[in-house]
Amino acid sequence: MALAPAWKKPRVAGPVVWWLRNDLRLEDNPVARAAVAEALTDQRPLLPIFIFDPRFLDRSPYGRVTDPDFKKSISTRKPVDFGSRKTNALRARFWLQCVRCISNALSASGSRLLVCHGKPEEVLASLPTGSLVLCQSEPVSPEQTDVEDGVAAALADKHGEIWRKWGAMSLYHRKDLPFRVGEAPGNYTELALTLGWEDLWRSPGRTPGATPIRSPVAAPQRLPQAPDVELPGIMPAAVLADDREALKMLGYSPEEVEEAMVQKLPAGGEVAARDWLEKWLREEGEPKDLVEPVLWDLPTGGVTKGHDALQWANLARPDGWLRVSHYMAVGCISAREILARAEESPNYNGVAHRLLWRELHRFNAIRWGRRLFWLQGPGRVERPWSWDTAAVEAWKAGRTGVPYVDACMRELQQTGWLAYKGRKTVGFYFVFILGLDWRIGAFHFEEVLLDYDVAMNYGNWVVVAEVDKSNRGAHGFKSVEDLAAWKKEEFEWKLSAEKKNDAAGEYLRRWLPELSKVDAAHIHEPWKMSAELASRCGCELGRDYPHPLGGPFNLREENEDTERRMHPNDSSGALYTYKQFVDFALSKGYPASFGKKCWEQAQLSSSCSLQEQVTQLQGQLEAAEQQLRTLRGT
Ligand SMILES: Cc1cc2nc3c(=O)[nH]c(=O)nc-3n(C[C@H](O)[C@H](O)[C@H](O)COP(=O)(O)OP(=O)(O)OC[C@H]3O[C@@H](n4cnc5c(N)ncnc54)[C@H](O)[C@@H]3O)c2cc1C
Repeated sequence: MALAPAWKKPRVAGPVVWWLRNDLRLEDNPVARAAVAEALTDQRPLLPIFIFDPRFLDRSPYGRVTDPDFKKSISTRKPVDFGSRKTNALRARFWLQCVRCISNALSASGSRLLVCHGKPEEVLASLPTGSLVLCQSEPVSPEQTDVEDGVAAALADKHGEIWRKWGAMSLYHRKDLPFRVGEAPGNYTELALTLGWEDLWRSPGRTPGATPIRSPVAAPQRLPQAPDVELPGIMPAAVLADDREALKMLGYSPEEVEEAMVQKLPAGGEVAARDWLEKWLREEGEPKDLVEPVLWDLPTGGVTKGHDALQWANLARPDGWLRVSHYMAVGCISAREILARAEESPNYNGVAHRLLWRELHRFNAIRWGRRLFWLQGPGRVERPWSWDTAAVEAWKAGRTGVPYVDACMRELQQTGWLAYKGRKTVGFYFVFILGLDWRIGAFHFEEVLLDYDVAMNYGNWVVVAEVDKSNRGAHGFKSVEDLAAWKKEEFEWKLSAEKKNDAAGEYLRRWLPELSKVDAAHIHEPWKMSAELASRCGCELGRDYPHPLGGPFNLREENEDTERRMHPNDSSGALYTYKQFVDFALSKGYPASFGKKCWEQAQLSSSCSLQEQVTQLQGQLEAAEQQLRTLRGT
C-alpha cells in the first residue's frame, strides 16, 4: 500500500466511506477508485456500505409522486394513491444476490461490506465525526438526489462531507459533453448527431471530433481494511446470507417471500453480468437469419436482405436481445463496458443504438426533473383520465380479455421481465383504450420490473402516454371514451402485427392456460368464436376468460402488405402499402385512422383517374376509327 508522506496530515479524522448504490461492481467503477485513492492518500480507513432504504421497498408515500405540499408542482397536478410497492420481493431478492456478490468480492480484496436497513440520512448520521462519504450521484431521480441532500445535511452536522460523483452509470461523462447536462437535445437523432454519431440509425461511424466515451477503468486491486463501526440497522451476516430471512427483515410478508422464492431469477452479481455479456457476444457473433421485423411502432431503420440492419427485429422478439437491463439497473455492469466489449461485434451498431436510447432517457430525466412524474407529464398535456380500479386490477392480473395484453402482463408478473414491444403495447392499451392514469401503470412496472430504472421506466411511459411533449397527438378530448375511439384502430393495428408475428399463438398459449385449446384462428380474437366453438374448447367468455375490456377489437387480415397505392400527399408517383400509410400518419403525429382515410382517398383518386383514362381511351378509339373510315373512304 502506497503511504502518504508523513508530513501530509489527513484533512479530517473520520473514515472514507464508499456508499454503494446502483453501482454494485468493482470493474469500471470510478467511485470505487476515487474512494480507495482518497483513503490511501490520507491514510484513512475505507468503509464500504450498502443501505436498503425502506422508502424504496415499501408502499411509502415518500418521494416524487406525493410531494405532499405540492411545492414543486403545477396547480392542476393530481395526487395519486401509491397502491403499489416500490420494489416487489422478487426484485429485492435480486438486489440481495447482487449485494452478496459485491460483498464477497470486497472481502476477497481485503475489505468488508457493511449492509444496513434504514434511511441513509439516519444510518450515515451515526458515522464517526469527520467522515467523508463518496457515492455515485443519481441525478436522473429527484427522490434519490433528495436522499443525497439529506445525507449531506446529516454529515455536515458532524463535520463530515459527501462527494457525489458522476460515476459510470451513463455512457458519457458530464465533463465531456458539448452541452450542459440539463440542456441535452431531447430528440434521439439530434442527440446522436450532437455527440458525433454520423447516422446512428444506420451505422456506428463517428466524426473525428465526436464527444469521447471514456474507456472503462480497472477495478482497484487492493482495498484498505474496513474499520469496525457501529451503525443502526446493520443486517447480520447470517440474515444477509439467507434470502428468506433477509426479505423478512426488509419488511416482506411471508406470502410475498414465498411467492418470490419460487420464481426464477437470473444469477446476480458482476461476474454473472459479465459472463452473460460474453456469452451473448459469442452467440451473436454471426448475425442470424432474423424474423421479418415488425416496424409498426418503431422508427424505421430500413430493412435490407430480409432482415433489419439495425436489428429492430430483435426489439420485436419476445425474448429480448441483450437481456442485460437488470444488470445495468443495479450497476453490475456499466453501459460503457458493454459498448467497449461490443466494438468488434457485428452487432455493434445495434448495441450503440440502444445504449444511446438509454442515454437519451437519462438526459431527459435530468432535464425534466419532477415534471417526469406529473400526470400531465413534462409536456403538460391536459387530457381526461380514468381511475377505474377494477380495470387497473384486471390489467395487472392479466385478466383484461385481450390475449396479447394478458399474456404480457402474466409474463411480467411471473418473471419480472417483458420485451420492449410488450411493454409498449400493454402501456398503450392501459393509457388509451382503458384511459387510465399512466402513472398507475408506471408504478406497477416500478414494482415488478426486474430491470426497473427510474429514467428508463418513467421516460418510456411518458412517451407511450404521449405526455412527453406538448405537441403530441392526443389533445382536445372531452372524455376517455372519445380518446379510446380515436386510438382503437391503432391498437387493433398493433394486435394485428402480433397476430402476424405469432400466427399459431404460441406465446399466448404459454402464459394463458385457459386459451390452450382455442384454435389458431381464434386465439388472438377469442371474442370471434361462436358460443358452440367456445364451449367445445373450454373457453367461454365471461366464464373461463373475460370479455375484452374496451373491445371487441377487429384485427386486420387483408392483403394490406401486397396492395399498394399512391399517397395523396406524395407527388413522386411512388406506391405504398396500407401499413406504410398508417406508419406515415403515426410518424407525423396523426392517428392511424388518418392513415386509413388517406388510403381510402387514394383508392378513390386512383379509381377516378382510371375512369378518366377509360373515357380518354374511348375517345381515342373513336377518333382512330373515324380516321380509319376516312382513309377507307367510307
Ligand atoms: C413502458 C416501458 C417501460 C420500460 N421500463 C424500463 C426500465 O424500467 N428499465 C429498463 O432498463 N428499460 C426499460 N424499458 C426499455 C426496454 O424495454 C428495456 O430496456 C429492454 O426491453 C431490455 O431488454 P434487453 O436488455 O434485451 O434490451 P436490448 O434491446 O438488448 O437493448 C440493450 C439495452 O439498451 C437499452 N435500451 C433498449 N431500448 C431502450 C429503450 N426503449 N429505452 C431505454 N433504454 C433502452 C437498455 O439498457 C437495454 O438493456 C421500458 C420500455 C417501455 C416501453
